[in-house]
Amino acid sequence: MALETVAVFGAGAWGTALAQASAMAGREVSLIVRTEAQADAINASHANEVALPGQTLLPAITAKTDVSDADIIILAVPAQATRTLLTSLDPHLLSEKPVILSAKGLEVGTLARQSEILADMAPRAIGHVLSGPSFAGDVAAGRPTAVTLAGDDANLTSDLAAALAGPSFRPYAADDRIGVEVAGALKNVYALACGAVEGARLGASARSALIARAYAEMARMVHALGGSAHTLTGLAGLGDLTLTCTSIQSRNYQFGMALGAGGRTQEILAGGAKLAEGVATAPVAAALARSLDVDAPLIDAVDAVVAARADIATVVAGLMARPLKREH
Ligand SMILES: NC(=O)C1=CN([C@@H]2O[C@H](COP(=O)(O)OP(=O)(O)OC[C@H]3O[C@@H](n4cnc5c(N)ncnc54)[C@H](O)[C@@H]3O)[C@@H](O)[C@H]2O)C=CC1
Ligand SMILES: O=C(CO)COP(=O)(O)O
Repeated sequence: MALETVAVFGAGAWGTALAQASAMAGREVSLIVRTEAQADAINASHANEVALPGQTLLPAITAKTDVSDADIIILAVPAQATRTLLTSLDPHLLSEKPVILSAKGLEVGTLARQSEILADMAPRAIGHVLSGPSFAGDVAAGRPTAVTLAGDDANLTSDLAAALAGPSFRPYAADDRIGVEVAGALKNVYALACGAVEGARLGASARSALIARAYAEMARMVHALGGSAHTLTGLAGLGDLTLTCTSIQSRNYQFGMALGAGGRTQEILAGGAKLAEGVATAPVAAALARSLDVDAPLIDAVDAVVAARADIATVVAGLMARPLKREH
């Protein structure tokens, strides 16, 4: 299968960074934007000043409002927008093509993972998921980054990883789409919690305890959903959980800090917060845990704080008062 041309849908920070990574790997890239004015601005300046200010884009990237064909399709809109985007695309564009899903979230209403949405909307597409510790700014600037790329066909997934690999971007091929997607979605929920710990000044010890217990909870969720807990030892699990749960660069962590400092979700959103996928995913993850009968006290705690049903002090006291148990 030819893997020369790439179309990236979603010209936010991540779509632009993945376009840049693809161009660094030697691919010809179409970055699909929503308006001609956006396309003109990006093509004239070789930059996407709205999404990734100050970052020069490689000449192999052309911004367009549409594309009729590409060997590799990358979807990089927010998780809640993936279904709407797929509704607007010509099914022929995706048919028998590798489609890489890069959003990290679970769909409100359906509880669906991104690849379940794709299977629903474009059953003939060959779904892959990409996740791991990778801030858009780092990837676009060519700082060393490694991610997991998971798909069902081992040969195709390896070929895709090779087609996207460059001197500073290293995709590791894998086969556990469920584990990779669940880890990517849940780490945003835990990043809200870790940011809240920081915002509420609960200390570095509390944050590390939270990361370790989040890892255990995530393993229960992945197992219950049919993924492999082993995936969590890799980039999409441990890698992204530690990055997002310890870095103020993370938008989820920043949102959590605002919650920890006493802010309420609606006020923080009204104040112009950047996209924090964990806010939409927290109630979905809580509902999923309940439906699977998985014990998920941390997800429940984040859900309660995000929905303003409880404040930080109350949920922390509740977590600390849970019956003592053996660690494993
Ligand atoms: N920014 C980052 O460092 C990383 C982000 N991600 C994930 O990538 C996804 C997107 O995040 P960002 O690009 O950072 O967000 P962003 O807020 O920078 O950009 C989102 C973009 O999607 C566009 N969009 C929304 N709905 C659309 C639709 N229906 N059709 C076409 N375009 C649409 C918006 O106009 C905007 O340009 C999220 O799920 C995020 O978790 C994953 C790894 C790293
Ligand atoms: O997923 C990311 C890094 O791997 C980006 O995290 P934020 O969306 O929290 O900024």
